[in-house]
Formats: sequence, C-alpha cells, structure tokens
Amino acid sequence: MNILDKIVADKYKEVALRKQLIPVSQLKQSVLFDRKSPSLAAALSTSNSGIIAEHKRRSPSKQVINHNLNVQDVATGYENAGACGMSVLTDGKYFGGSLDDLLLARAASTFPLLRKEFMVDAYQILEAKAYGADVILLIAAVLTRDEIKSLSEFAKSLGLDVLLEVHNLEELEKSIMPSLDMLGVNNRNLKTFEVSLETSKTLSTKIPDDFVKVSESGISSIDAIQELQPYGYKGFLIGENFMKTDNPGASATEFIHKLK
Ligand SMILES: O=C(O)c1ccccc1NCC(=O)[C@H](O)[C@H](O)COP(=O)(O)O
Repeated sequence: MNILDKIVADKYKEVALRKQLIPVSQLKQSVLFDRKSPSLAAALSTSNSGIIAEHKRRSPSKQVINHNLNVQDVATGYENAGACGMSVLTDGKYFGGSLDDLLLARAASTFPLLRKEFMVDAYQILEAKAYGADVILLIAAVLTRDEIKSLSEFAKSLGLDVLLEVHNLEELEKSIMPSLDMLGVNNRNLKTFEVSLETSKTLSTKIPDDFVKVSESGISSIDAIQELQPYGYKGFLIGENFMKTDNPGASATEFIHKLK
C-alpha cells in the first residue's frame, strides 16, 4: 500500500470515530459556523505575489520540519507578511497538526484559512467551518468524480471556497466542474514524493481559465515563482521553505517583498 492510500485508510477510521465523539448538531453550534468566509480565490486573483503560506510541522516526506513554533505567531506573521492566505495542516498522525491549530490560527488572523486535510466525508467540511476555515482542499487522487461533486457542492453551500488538487491529466479531466474555485497542481507526487515544477507547467494549458490556478509544493525560490507565473499561475502554496526557519513570518515577509 502506498503512503497516500495508507493516510486515506486511516482517515476513514478517524472520521468514523470523530463523528461519534462530536455530533453534527454540536459542530453547527460553533460561533464560527455563521461567520462569512473571505474568499482565497478572490484574494489570489488580485494579488501580485499570490502566496498561500502553510503551517506544517512534519510530513511523510520530511519527518521533522519544525516543532518549536506557536501556530498563532505563525498565523500573525504570515498575515502581516502579506500572504493571501494560510494553509493549516490538521492531520495529526502524519503531519502533527490538529483542528486546534486551525482554531488558534483563526483566533490570531482574519485572512483566508485553508483546512489542509484528506477530505473523504462531508463531516470534515462541517468541522472545517466550525473551526474557522474559509477554504477546503479536495484531492482528486483519492476521490471519485461523484465524491468531488458532492463534497464541493456541500462546501459551497456553507460559503467555503474549494481548492481541488491534481497531479496528472487524468485527475484533472475527471474533476473539472463549476463547484470548484481553484485548481491546484501538486508538484509533489504524493505516492513517490518526487517533486518537479514541470508538473505545473505541463498541466497549466489544460486548466480552463475560469479557475484560479495554484501551484503547490516544492517551491523555495523567487525564481520558481517567476518561472511559473507565465503559465497562468496566480497562487503558490509554500510550506517547508517558510516553516524550516525560526521565524516563518519573517521569512514570508522577505520572500513576498522580493516578489512585489
Ligand atoms: O509533504 C508531504 O510529504 C506530503 C506527503 C503526502 C501527502 C501530502 C503531502 N504534503 C501536503 C502538501 O501538499 C504540502 O504540504 C504543500 O503543498 C506544501 O509543500 P512544501 O512547500 O513542499 O512543503
């Protein structure tokens, strides 16, 4: 079994348990549930830099990135740096994240927050809303077209933006539908961890213009962004490059300043 299949198999079990612990009725009582979400897609469309900065403690491809940071400081730092939004990994087992990280990031910021998770059930979308997210991620590699449709339409009904992530043409072709806001191309093959910006370049012409194009993973330089911009990318998801430093906010500030 590859790592992605393993993560998803664990996720189904985790979600089944979470549903028993916290019923939907309780999620809907969150004070954040009726909050109007700012749009990440709109922020990216009008930005010169288009940075989505990620909070990521560890990952299957990089066991330890940074465990010494306070998520609220990171959120404040990213927002002050001028990032368009922040991605918060909420998976515990493989990434060391949690829904509390999302809540703390929400408490410290007002810019759009993406719940970075392996979404397999509408319940996780309700959690995203209840804990302060504005955007959800759907990964085409682990969902059928029907699942992408029902999950994205449900997210839209709650006022959330939807970022659909693909890694190849087959995933892209099965996924195109109006209930998506952003099309993300992951430069990292989630089964082998191989990273190549060529993936974003190759798929760019196949993404219809009505979606905001986002390039994800393995971006660590201004040159990389300037290389991708001519292919129509407006958003750039960056995790490790900021999180490996002692001060991700300062690192993002310097990066974004150079882009302007
Ligand atoms: O990062 C991983 O190793 C990984 C492995 C399996 C599934 C997902 C994974 N990462 C999630 C992401 O998409 C990245 O955290 C995000 O794009 C930022 O990437 P980077 O800038 O390379 O940290």
